[in-house]
Amino acid sequence: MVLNAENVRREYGDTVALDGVSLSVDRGTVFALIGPNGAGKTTLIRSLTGTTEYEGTVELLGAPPEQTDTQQIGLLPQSFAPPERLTARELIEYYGGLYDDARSPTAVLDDVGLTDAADTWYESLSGGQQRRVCVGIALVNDPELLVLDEPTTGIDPAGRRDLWRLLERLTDDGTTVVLTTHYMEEAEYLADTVGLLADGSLVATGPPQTLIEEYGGANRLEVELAKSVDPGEAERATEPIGTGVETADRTLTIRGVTPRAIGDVLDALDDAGVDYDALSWQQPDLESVYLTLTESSGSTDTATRANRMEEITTP
Ligand SMILES: Nc1ncnc2c1ncn2[C@@H]1O[C@H](COP(=O)(O)OP(=O)(O)OP(=O)(O)O)[C@@H](O)[C@H]1O
Repeated sequence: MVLNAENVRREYGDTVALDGVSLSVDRGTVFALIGPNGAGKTTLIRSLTGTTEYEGTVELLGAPPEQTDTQQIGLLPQSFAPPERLTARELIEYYGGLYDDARSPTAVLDDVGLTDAADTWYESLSGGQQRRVCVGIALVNDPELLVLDEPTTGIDPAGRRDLWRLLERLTDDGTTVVLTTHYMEEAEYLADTVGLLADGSLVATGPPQTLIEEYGGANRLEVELAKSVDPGEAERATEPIGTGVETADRTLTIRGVTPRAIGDVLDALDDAGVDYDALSWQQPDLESVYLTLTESSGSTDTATRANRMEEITTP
C-alpha cells in the first residue's frame, strides 16, 4: 500500500474542512477524489502530502508525510504559479534542479505535449499550456506517487485525453496517482477507486462501476414532447413500459427502459397520437452517482452545475 489515511480531520476556525476521512491507495492504481466546491478535496490533498496540519494518521510510502522523501513524490497543487519570465523548458530544468535525480526536460516536455512551446515564456503560454507545464513540473523527479489537484482544469479536451493516456502509461509502470477532478468522465475513465467527498466526509468510495451500479439509478429515455402535446396523455401511454414516468419542461422521462424497449415506447406514443421532437436514451454514469449523492446531502452548488454545463457543451 502506497498511501493510508485514518480518521483525518482538519478545522479552520469554526469550519470543519475534513471530518474524519479514511482511505487507502494501492501501488500502481489511480484514486480520484470528486465532490462539490468546498467539500474538502484540496484540504485532504494537502493533509495527505503534509502541506497543512491535520489530526489523525497518514502514512505515505511507509512514513508520515512530513518524513517522506520528496524525491518519491510529485505534487501539483491546485494553485501553483511558477515564475512567469522563464520558458517552459527553463522551468522544468529549474524544478528538476531541486532533486538529486531528475528526468531530461526534453522527455518531460514531450510527455505533456509542449515540445513546440518549450522556448515560450510561461506568461505567454495559454492557460491550458501553463497547466501542462505545472503537470510537467510534478513529473520531473519521476515520482513513485503523483498527487495532482485538478490537473486538467483549463486543458482542452484533446489535451485532457493526452494527459489521461500519459497517466495510464505511468500507472502501467507502477506509479500511483491520487488526483482531484470536477470532470466526472475523467474520474470514470481513469480511476480504479473514486472517493466522493461532501462536507468533509467521504460519502462513497469504490470502483466507478460499483458506485454506478449502487447509486446511479436506472436507464432512462427522455422524450422531448411537441408543443401541442398534453403531458398527461404522454405519461399514461408510456407508464406501462418502464418503472416510472415524469414530465418536466415538456421532457417526458421514462425510467427503467432497456434498449430493446425503446421501440415499444415509440409505438405507444404513436398509438396515442403523441407527437415528439427528439429523444435520447441514457445509461447511468458517474455523474448520475454524483448528482444523487450530493443532491441528497444538499451539497451541489452553482459552480458544479456550471461545470456540468461545460462538460455537456464540450464537443
Ligand atoms: N486556508 C484556509 N483557511 C480557512 N478556511 C479554509 C482554508 N482552506 C480551505 N478552507 C475551507 O475549508 C473548506 C474546504 O475547502 P477545500 O479548498 O478543501 O475544498 P475543495 O473541495 O478543494 O473545493 P474546490 O472544488 O472549490 O477546490 C471550505 O469551507 C473552505 O472555505
